[in-house]
Amino acid sequence: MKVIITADHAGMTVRNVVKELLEEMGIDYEDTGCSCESSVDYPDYALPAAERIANGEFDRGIFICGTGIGMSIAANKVKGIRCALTHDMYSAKLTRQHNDSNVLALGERVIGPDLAREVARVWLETEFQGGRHENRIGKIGTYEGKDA
Ligand SMILES: O=C(CO)[C@H](O)[C@H](O)[C@H](O)COP(=O)(O)O
Repeated sequence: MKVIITADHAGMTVRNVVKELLEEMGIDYEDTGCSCESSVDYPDYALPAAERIANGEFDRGIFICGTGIGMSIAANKVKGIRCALTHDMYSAKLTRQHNDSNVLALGERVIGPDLAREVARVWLETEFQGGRHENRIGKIGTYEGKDA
């Protein structure tokens, strides 16, 4: 699995924690997040990263901002992206099993780094269940004019 991780200025601490997790799990990743503490605009990071997942260069992404909301709104504008803003372990598991989410959005100002790390770990480890869920995400793909 290849993962792209990105963050704005409000997500840098969780970004570093998630990078440590990816290294521990032996997962190949690229970090395209901002490199400074000054204010940046989350669409400038979410949209290019989401496009690189949609075009097949990466399998999944983890996008971090203050609430996770801006990143998730922007990512979900890209065809083929199913971004889940998730701050608990149950949702992290279910959004992989049922939604086959290919982007996890996290909000550093909402959850602490320890919980963010565990949410990311569950999300990375959990497989899509397929079956009835395949048909459902297929309908989303049909709506947006692209296979899910
Ligand atoms: O889009 C967001 C809000 O839903 C993100 O959390 C941003 O990180 C946030 O807006 C940044 O806020 P700031 O006041 O410009 O640091």
